[in-house]
Amino acid sequence: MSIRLSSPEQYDALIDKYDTWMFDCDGVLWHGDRLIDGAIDMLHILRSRKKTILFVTNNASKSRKSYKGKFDQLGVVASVDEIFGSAYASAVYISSVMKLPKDKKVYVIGMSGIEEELREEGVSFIGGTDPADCTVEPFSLANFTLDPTVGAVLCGLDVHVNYTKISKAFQYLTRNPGCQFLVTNEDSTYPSADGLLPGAGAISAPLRFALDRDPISIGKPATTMLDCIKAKVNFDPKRTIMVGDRLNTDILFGQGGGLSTLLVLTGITSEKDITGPNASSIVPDYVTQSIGDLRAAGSP
Ligand SMILES: O=C(O)[C@H](O)[C@H](O)COP(=O)(O)O
Ligand SMILES: [Mg+2]
Repeated sequence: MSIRLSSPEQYDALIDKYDTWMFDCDGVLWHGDRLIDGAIDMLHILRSRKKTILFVTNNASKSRKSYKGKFDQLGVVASVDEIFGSAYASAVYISSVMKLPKDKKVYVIGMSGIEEELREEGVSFIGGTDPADCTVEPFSLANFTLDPTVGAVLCGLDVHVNYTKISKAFQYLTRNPGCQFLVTNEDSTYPSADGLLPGAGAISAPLRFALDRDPISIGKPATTMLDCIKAKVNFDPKRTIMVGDRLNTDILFGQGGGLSTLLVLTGITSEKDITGPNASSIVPDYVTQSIGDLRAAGSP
């Protein structure tokens, strides 16, 4: 049973109980470029109480550096070292875990965030935002030249996805021996500023269906993301809380890492998902309407 937070005393005790606060972004801090009410004040309170703050997002459209730009634009205090995105975790996974040989490339279905993080990790890639792939022209297999050095396909949120990208990825995954199928994350939907949109999971779904093959998923709830954080930040899981809006990514991620979990209802999950006959079997430790509620705790 989740604890429903409501009183200033409860928020104050919660803040005292945890030294490290991991925040999901979409649906928790913001919707698109619109900040959720109270986000800045709440983060200020946590910083004034000497808490470690980390931002852990499955949204692969941006790199850590471009996320820093978004935080600055929105007036949110954050440093690049506090930001962990699925694009970053995917690039680290390919370079340090999969150890893709230097003479190999990645075929990307995704946006600049993935490209920037792959470059940072010294991983070569094709596809992505390349205009030749972002085409409306029909795909012609007859005119397609297979690049034998493609050793992995990485698929993330891509607002310019098309039949050409899916077809090229399909060629690499069916014709290049040992070509790995990776996705940054599997979120079915994305809470934009103007409402719900298909998520990264919906972008890789056609490829999964065509291949009848499941990819390796890097983002939450996979532990790969937590391993990335552990490689950079010291924290005690018992004194760490994951704050999220989605049960099957954020809350499962926290539970899988032995962290405590706080669900907010400003994003993907709503009251009907956690109460009543169809309540999810994923039960967070705490629930509150919005992160803005934590302002009731006040500064020291
Ligand atoms: O489709 C996606 O990639 C996700 O919906 C989205 O980006 C989730 O981001 P998060 O809530 O983890 O910040
Ligand atoms: Mg979210």
